[in-house]
Amino acid sequence: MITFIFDPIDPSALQYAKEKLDVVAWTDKEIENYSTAEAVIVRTFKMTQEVIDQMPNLKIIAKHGVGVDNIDLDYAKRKGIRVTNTPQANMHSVAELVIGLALNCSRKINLSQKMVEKGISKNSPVELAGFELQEKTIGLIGLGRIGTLVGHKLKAAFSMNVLVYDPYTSELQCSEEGFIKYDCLEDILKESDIVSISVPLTKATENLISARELSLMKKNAILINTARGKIINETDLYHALQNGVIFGAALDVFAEEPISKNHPLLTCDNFIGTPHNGANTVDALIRMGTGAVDEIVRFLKQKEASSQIA
Ligand SMILES: O=C(O)CC[C@@H](O)C(=O)O
Repeated sequence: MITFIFDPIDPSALQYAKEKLDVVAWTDKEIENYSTAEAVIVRTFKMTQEVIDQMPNLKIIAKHGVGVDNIDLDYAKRKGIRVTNTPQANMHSVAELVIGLALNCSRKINLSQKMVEKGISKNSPVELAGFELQEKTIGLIGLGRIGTLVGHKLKAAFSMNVLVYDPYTSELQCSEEGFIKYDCLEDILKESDIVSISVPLTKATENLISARELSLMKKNAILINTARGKIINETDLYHALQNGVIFGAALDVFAEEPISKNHPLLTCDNFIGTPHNGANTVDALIRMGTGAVDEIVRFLKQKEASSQIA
């Protein structure tokens, strides 16, 4: 199957792809002409209607990772093109980054480093006073695989109370995890010391957190987003951080990526930014890359089996 890989993937996953499929990789000059593609593997490459229309033989779009917001799903469906992703491949990596960001923000580690680099005159400066996570409350916006792992890891490590806002999860599901379901976003925002977002970007989640929601959070709370940038209104977040509406925020994702070095959020001492790095571990990269290839191989086998029956 002629498979175009538009974004760089892990070298061992590329090798694996070449063993199983007929690959045109991002470094090949043939990548410019999509017309022969029967399958594609994408990370951030945008599979718009226009791009799909340039691939008359396309049968499957395999997403390297989880979020499929760079793919026109409705159009792919209309054209009968299968869309797959690798939902388990990066869940631990992203969940671990959430915890890293929570600790970094609550203990002002980045700011500490900056102060040390500038030279400090005394230990334990008052500006670097943070807070403990122990027995605090985490509010999970979204209880998919990543949210669930974040909840379990924080509960196990710091005995945190775990609250969940997720209209698609039942009270029973939450209590089976040892978490508490909240029906109302406002209430979870009011009660959490850390709010972590792990939902896909959809029409319903775009701008989910704007000025009003930020104003409901505790003054000493932290907001973390490792999902998709457009879920948070960045201008409102900037004002909230500048005016001490919340303690701090850590974003791995931005409305426009990569984030510009002139982005106003970067002027806030209580802000931490990472460049869409949640899945960027050796472990997850191999799993996402080989997982995307496996989805195409599985699709091929299904097609072969159904043509034999017919
Ligand atoms: O790095 C990747 O390819 C995955 C990125 C991540 O946002 C995802 O959608 O799973």
